Order: sequence, then C-alpha cells, then structure tokens
Amino acid sequence: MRSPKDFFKPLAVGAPAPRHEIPFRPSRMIHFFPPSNEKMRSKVPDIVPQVDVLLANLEDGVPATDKEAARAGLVEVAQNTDFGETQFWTRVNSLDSPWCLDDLTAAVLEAGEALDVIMIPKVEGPEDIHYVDRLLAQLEAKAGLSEPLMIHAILETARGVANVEEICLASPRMQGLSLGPADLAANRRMKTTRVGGGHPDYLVRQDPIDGDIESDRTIYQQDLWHYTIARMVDACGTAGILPFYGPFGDIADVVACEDQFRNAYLLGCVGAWSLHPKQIDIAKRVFSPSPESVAHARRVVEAMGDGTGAIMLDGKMEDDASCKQCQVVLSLAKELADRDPELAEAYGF
Ligand SMILES: CC(=O)SCCNC(=O)CCNC(=O)[C@H](O)C(C)(C)COP(=O)(O)OP(=O)(O)OC[C@H]1O[C@@H](n2cnc3c(N)ncnc32)[C@H](O)[C@@H]1OP(=O)(O)O
Ligand SMILES: CC(=O)C(=O)O
Ligand SMILES: [Mg+2]
Repeated sequence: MRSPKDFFKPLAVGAPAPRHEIPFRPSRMIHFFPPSNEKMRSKVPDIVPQVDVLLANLEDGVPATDKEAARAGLVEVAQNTDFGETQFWTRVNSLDSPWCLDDLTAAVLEAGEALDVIMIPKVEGPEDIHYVDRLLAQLEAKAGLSEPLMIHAILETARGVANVEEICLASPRMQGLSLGPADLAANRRMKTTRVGGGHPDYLVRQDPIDGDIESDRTIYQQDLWHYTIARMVDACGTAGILPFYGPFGDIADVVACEDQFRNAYLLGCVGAWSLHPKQIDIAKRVFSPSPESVAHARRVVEAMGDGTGAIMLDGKMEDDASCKQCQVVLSLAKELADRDPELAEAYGF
C-alpha cells in the first residue's frame, strides 16, 4: 500500500497531479452509444445537448469484429465534437481482453483532451485500479495532458463486490462506480436471464389466510439489487466518490425502468445508464429532485434556522438530521439549476 503522503503524487514524471475532489457536474444519465456504428456516430451532435454524459462504448455490446472500428469511432467523435457542458466518457474493454491496452493507449493519446472519465469494466480488486492508474499516468505524460483522467469502475463480479471498499479507495482518480447487473448476475450464477430490474419469481408471499395455504395470498416482488446498490453507495460515500445504477435492458418497459432508477436515486445514486434515447428523459426526471421535494426541503431548512434543535412542521418532528437530508436535496437542486434554466424556474431559484 502507498504511504498516505504519496497518495496525491503523480505516478509518472510529467503526468498531471491527481485531483483532491471529484468535481460536481450533472451526471444524471450516462448515455451509451457504439462508436463503431456510423449511423449512431452521426447522431452525436444531436444527442450531446440532451445528455449529462455521453459514453463511447468499446466493450460488451460491440461485436469482436468491430472493436478496432469502435476505437477509431471514439477518436473521431473526440476530435470532432463540441461537447459544451456535456461530459465525454469511454468504456474500454476488460483488462484481460486482447483490446484493452490499445483502447487505453488510443483513448489517452488520441482522445485524452476531450475525455473526462474512463470506465473500466469487471474490476475485481484494487490491483486492477493500480494497474490502470500507473498506465494512465504514463500515457498522460506522453500526451502532455494537463488534467488527470478519472476512473469509473463497474461492479460486476462477486469478487469486485467483496472488494468494493478497497476499489473505491485505490486511487485519487476514482470518480465513481456503476452497478453491472448483467455480468454480476452471470458471475454470481444467478438465474435471471435479463439486464437489470426485478424478477417476478423473487418474492415473498403473504401468510396463509385463516391457515389455508391455498388461499389467495398477495405476493410482493422483491428487489434483487438492493443489497449490492446499498453496499456500493456506502463504499462510494466512504471514499467521496459517486455511485450510479447501471443499465435497464427492457427498453420498452419505461415504467419499470423509471421505478428501478428511482429506487437507486432514493438510495443515494447520482445517475443511471441510458442505452436508448427513450431512457434519457427518464433519468433526467428521476435524478433531478422534484419541485415538491425541493419546496419541502427549503421550508424545513428555513424553519430550522441554524440547523440544530427539534421543531414541529405539519405534524412532523424535524431536527438536525432531517435538516441535513433536506440540505442534500437543496444543494443537488441548486447545482442542477445552475446549469439548467428550466429546473431553476421549476425550483424557484
Ligand atoms: C450490459 C451492458 O453492458 S449494457 C451496455 C452495452 N449495450 C449498449 O451500449 C447498447 C446501446 N444501445 C443500442 O445499441 C441500441 O439502442 C439497441 C441496439 C439496443 C437498439 O437499437 P435500435 O434497434 O436501432 O432501436 P430503435 O429502432 O428503437 O431506435 C430508434 C432510434 O434511436 C436510435 N438509437 C437507438 N439507440 C441509440 C443510442 N444508444 N444512442 C443514440 N441513438 C440511438 C436508433 O439509431 C434509431 O434512430 P432512427 O430513428 O434515426 O432510425
Ligand atoms: C453494466 C454491465 O456491464 C453489466 O450489467 O454487465
Ligand atoms: Mg458488463
């Protein structure tokens, strides 16, 4: 383990100094597109203003035969797009794949000026982050970058979940984590056969009515991902980095997608992935506090004065702790409103 004194030193001569804080930028949706697909690439200028994060995906979802084309597409988009306030990320192939080294090299040397974050899939432990950390420093020095690239890891193996705290604390480059429900399900040998969301057979059933097990008992579908998301949120909070829900594969089921995203929002996630244009507005809506919750938070904070003590408001006890929750909602609302005039108006800022 590195000495805490060395933690913020660059890992290569000439590399930029690591950041001490993750800069706040709206990140309500990470919008995936396959940069090997010319039609999708041509849509980039239209999509950029609609999303908080645009991600050029090189990994799963891109056929093996298109890996080089995807890498070239990433570079083309990086070099020819005006991203404005929108972040630009890429997901490289996994560290054990034949493509990862070339992906990272091209990403930093040819797209590094435009990129904010590099997403690393199938991270198993801090050793994976240490490898990427040093390699990025060497490449940044070679490219002459003035800002360090950040790392976002996907939590999608059982070992990764077991090591989640160490992964989050492995480098000052760590920006956040996403839940990878599809690979995680496969790695854990779950029997779900879908990309995220619930499963009708994962349930609890009401007790027998009048002792009759054949009676018409209500069933309650349970959340397969609660444990992992909650653990990921705590690990990210400990390290001062950002948790995200990942993909929701049932594109047609916009209702269940919204439910899944909202559960993640309420548990502490800052955003989710959008795989299809239909999911962009869902994420924007869910991960922006509602005007009602902002109005309520403002009332509580104003009524609480210096934020200490206990008061009654509308029949409910409010105190230091509920005030802090309201401050979380208010500060997110303010940060989003600073960048979105429609939200600013809806919130009355
Ligand atoms: C488990 C994981 O790792 S998840 C991450 C990996 N998977 C991905 O990244 C998938 C990303 N999404 C996609 O590739 C596509 O959305 C698909 C393949 C799922 C569906 O694509 P299509 O069959 O074209 O969907 P559909 O016909 O509904 O698309 C409607 C329009 O939206 C466009 N579109 C679809 N997805 C996207 C996208 N992600 N970004 C931009 N535009 C898109 C289509 O090109 C189409 O445009 P058109 O009306 O001009 O023809
Ligand atoms: C997100 C992702 O990569 C997965 O679910 O496998
Ligand atoms: Mg995956």
